[in-house]
Amino acid sequence: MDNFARLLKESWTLVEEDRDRLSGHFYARLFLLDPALRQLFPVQMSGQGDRILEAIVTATQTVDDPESFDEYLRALGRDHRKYHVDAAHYATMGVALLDALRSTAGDGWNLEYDQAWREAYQAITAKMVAGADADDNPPFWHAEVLTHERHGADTAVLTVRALQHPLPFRAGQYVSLEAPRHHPRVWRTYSVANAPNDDNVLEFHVRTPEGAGWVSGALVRRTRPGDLLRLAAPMGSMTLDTESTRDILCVAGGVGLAPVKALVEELTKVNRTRWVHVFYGARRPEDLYALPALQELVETYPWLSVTPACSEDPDFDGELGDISEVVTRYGPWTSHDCYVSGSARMVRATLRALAEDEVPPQHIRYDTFGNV
Ligand SMILES: NC(=O)C1=CN([C@@H]2O[C@H](COP(=O)(O)OP(=O)(O)OC[C@H]3O[C@@H](n4cnc5c(N)ncnc54)[C@H](O)[C@@H]3O)[C@@H](O)[C@H]2O)C=CC1
Repeated sequence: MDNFARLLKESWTLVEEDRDRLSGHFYARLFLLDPALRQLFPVQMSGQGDRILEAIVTATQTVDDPESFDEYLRALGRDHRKYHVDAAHYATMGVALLDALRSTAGDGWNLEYDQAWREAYQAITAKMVAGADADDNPPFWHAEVLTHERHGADTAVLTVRALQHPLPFRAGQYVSLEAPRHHPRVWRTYSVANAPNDDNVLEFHVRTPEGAGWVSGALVRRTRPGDLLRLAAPMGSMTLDTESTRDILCVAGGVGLAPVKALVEELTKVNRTRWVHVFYGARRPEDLYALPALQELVETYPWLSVTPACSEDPDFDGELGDISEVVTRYGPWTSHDCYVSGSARMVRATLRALAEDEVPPQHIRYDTFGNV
């Protein structure tokens, strides 16, 4: 690790335990510096605020690997066009961030740390601004809900049509989504569950237990055909490597199936030669909402196999256990391209299992919305 990355990581340990204070200070300072910025944020700040700070901090901690994060930051910049943020706003956020870091870290902070964060922040936002500037698409798309199907109490599959402009995305990517009628200015990310098509239709799979998740709750329980949503620029690297001839392993937990379904759909258009194995896990059999549709694909495409598993129903007529465990029973997966999608804990467990199989990390793709 070079000195720059070391300074960032070292200084982060001074504030890491004090995230709430850091976040409180950041937003207080930000809105004092530019009260107009307040209107870019949701009415209720709890939770939402931290997301932006989180994105900045994640990016800073990975600044020692600029190549791989170049596209991530550009996409983040494109995505942030939905907030109408411009270069001046980024500068103000930088001032607030440095102030918040200094006051939260206290005596341990020094000039070297200050300089490292300043440089990192500038490098990150320069890439985000470049990504936003190079984007000819609208800052967000209005989208009309076409269909809405409930699967049990907590899950919904919905399709929407992006209006006015095509929304270009790649199978396996995700977008952020706002339900303005229910929670204005609150955006959450969801993987697109279908491959790109000429109708400009996108499918989403959403699950949320009662009482949890503002946007997900609205999408599962209160959204109806005809409602308008907003979508922002596509992001994510869980896309097909079209140059690769390796067989493919997909591991999905719950609604983590969404990007995997999109990849399989894409493969139905182009694949002739690669075996594709999908492992699809849920807690209970009734949570395997997409299994019938997957089984239909298996009938049509001889290269596709699907193995369902349940972790909380010993009577399930199929594989039992966490999907990360089940997948190891069928390995080794050393020579496959691997795609992993699900909760952060499920992804982490699966990555460990694949590491034990000595799958080269560059052959594994995943996007998580929590810390892995
Ligand atoms: N691109 C992505 O990575 C996507 C991720 N998601 C995430 O996927 C998650 C899906 O949640 P639900 O549908 O509620 O499914 P869930 O959390 O009930 O997951 C069910 C499956 O995950 C496995 N699992 C759960 N905890 C595990 C652990 N600690 N170790 C190993 N395996 C574990 C279970 O064995 C089961 O196979 C959400 O957190 C959502 O944010 C959703 C869509 C796309």
